[in-house]
Amino acid sequence: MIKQTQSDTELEEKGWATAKTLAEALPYIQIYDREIVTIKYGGHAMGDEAVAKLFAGDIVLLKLLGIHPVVVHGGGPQISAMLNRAGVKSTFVDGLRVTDDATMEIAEMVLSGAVNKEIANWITRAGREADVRGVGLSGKDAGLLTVEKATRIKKDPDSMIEQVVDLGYVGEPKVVDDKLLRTLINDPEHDYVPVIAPIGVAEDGLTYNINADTVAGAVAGKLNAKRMLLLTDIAGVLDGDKDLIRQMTVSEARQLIEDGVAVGGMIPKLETAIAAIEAGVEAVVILDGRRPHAMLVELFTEHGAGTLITRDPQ
Ligand SMILES: Nc1ncnc2c1ncn2[C@@H]1O[C@H](COP(=O)(O)OP(=O)(O)O)[C@@H](O)[C@H]1O
Ligand SMILES: CC(=O)N[C@@H](CCC(=O)OP(=O)(O)O)C(=O)O
Repeated sequence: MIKQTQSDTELEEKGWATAKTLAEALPYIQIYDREIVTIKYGGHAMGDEAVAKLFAGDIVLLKLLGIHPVVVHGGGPQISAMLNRAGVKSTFVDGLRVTDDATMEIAEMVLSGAVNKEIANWITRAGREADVRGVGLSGKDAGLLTVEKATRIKKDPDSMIEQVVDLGYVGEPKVVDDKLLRTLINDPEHDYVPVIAPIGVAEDGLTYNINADTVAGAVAGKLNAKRMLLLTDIAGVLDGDKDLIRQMTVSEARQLIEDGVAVGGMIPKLETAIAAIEAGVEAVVILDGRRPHAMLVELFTEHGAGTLITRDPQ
């Protein structure tokens, strides 16, 4: 005979609370059943290895709950650290890294090599009991991402004359070939999770560096994802008073860029959110990926997390 102790009672209480949480998630699990959710995992969000492993566990959970997660990752801080070590200087224009030959070589090494394979491996390890497997890809695999050279126009603050800024090997996705992604997602026998590095190829065969937010938006749009989650290092989008915006429309997002409230890395995030929604994605959420289980809070609870961006009311 084994008698109930105080610690048994506490564990039992915890079990009841867990069961309640699971039951409350049921309506949300049904909403996302067999839907594609694109997750952009930013370089800042993946900084802490323990949290990164929790992220991999959450991706496995999504897959086992019947959702199809597609991960697009960044690695900006990791590229900067490697460039620093190599003594290569880096500059940014509107959140985009100006990319010359040396920068391109290091960016591809870091993104398609170290970061991509690490995330795929974490997912595979987190899912090994259920045979969920992360598959690391870059835009170079199976013609996934064809790009065109990106340019930016800047106004000279003194003369107010507009100038075209050459960003070097910075690309913008022109064609997303989703054949391989769909093959992986729909494989009837295996639970594959595509993990995509933001590297693409232009028509002339040259390699280009792409902002990871932009890739996530293009992939989410092509796959008609139900949601795109942009995991970053801030609670969400902040307004002019530095208060968190809980929800906004595409027009309001555009206004934040115009007003200069969204600057730096937030610009490609909002631009990609707008483009993805216009391409058919139902909603985009910008949230803090450093917080453990941020994706689960967003997808499976009533309040959600971060900033939700939706289309303008008709
Ligand atoms: N209005 C804004 N609200 C929130 N963050 C903003 C805003 N404008 C600029 N940012 C900056 O954008 C950053 C997120 O972009 P970035 O550093 O490129 O993230 P990631 O590496 O995750 O892609 C935030 O840490 C913040 O410094
Ligand atoms: C053109 C461009 O800016 N490319 C990015 C690609 C990585 C990225 O976007 O990483 P985060 O999402 O972590 O910022 C870069 O070189 O930093």
